Amino acid sequence: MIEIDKITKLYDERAAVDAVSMTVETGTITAIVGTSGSGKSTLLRMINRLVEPSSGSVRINGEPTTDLAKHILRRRIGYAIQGHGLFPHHTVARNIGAVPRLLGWSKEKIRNRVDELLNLFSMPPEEFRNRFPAELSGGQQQRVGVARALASRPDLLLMDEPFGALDPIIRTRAQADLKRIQRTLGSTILLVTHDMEEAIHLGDRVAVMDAGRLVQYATPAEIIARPATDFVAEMVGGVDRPLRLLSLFPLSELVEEGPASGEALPERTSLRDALSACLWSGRAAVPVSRDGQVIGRVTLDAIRARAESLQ
Ligand SMILES: Nc1ncnc2c1ncn2[C@@H]1O[C@H](COP(=O)(O)OP(=O)(O)OP(=O)(O)O)[C@@H](O)[C@H]1O
Repeated sequence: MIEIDKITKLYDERAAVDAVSMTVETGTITAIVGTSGSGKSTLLRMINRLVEPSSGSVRINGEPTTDLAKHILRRRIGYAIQGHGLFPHHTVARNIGAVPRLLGWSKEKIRNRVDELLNLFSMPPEEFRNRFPAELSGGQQQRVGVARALASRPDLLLMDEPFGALDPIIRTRAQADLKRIQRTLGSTILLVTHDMEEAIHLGDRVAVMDAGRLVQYATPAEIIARPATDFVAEMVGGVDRPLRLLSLFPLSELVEEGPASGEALPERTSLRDALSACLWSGRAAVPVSRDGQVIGRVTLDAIRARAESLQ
């Protein structure tokens, strides 16, 4: 659990972050969202002390972050940034293994960990282990950046606009990967984004920042249904509210018997992603699977009816 208590950062007497308090549960994703200059990155960087707070405190599993030397703290906290920050002259394996090497892990343990992570990110180790960053696509570089941040199984992973540089199609895929991997590893993630869509899609909880203050900290459903301020309402927008709401429900809610062709979607897929899949592939229904077995289908009509009922 991460406990942030009245943390403040002043620059020339102006508060970039103003007395923010929040508690983050272990094994969850928290998305910090806000417009440019609202203090998101500063808040994130005060957690691993890349920025020293002017006042307030952070405790990770009960331990104040000031009890540890900064370099020890940072080895325990993964940090991934936009543009990945890979070492260009090191191979993928060496990049991912950087922190475990610092921690003195054995060669074999590092190699196993690198391969495990590459597999998790759908990058076959034998194909990618020895490549250099320049020999990867933008999306692959980004995945290696995230794999590197996860390599030592940190208590906490901080991500600053990790998908900001990706084009929208790859981005959706990257978000889905991150969510799957986070669930698999049980990691605790705090992620900064300026995109409310991404925050709602990824966050178990969403923290909305405005001018240095935390204006709402709640589940995506609450943020959408009951925005705390006009600013939050504006960020959520009203235009495709049903679509946003669809992203909150899994396919399992609408499964029925009947035929459907094409690739099956796991029952935990959101109705929104299923809607995209139907429209993208021109199907009127998609098969739904649980543990790899098809358990039924969900029709486009059923998803549309649900969207209408949410208006
Ligand atoms: N080192 C610094 N010195 C002075 N002011 C700073 C410094 N770092 C940040 N600020 C100011 O603090 C405020 C918050 O900055 P921060 O980078 O945390 O915002 P952000 O929400 O992450 O914005 P963006 O999405 O544009 O990165 C801004 O007004 C910024 O100009």
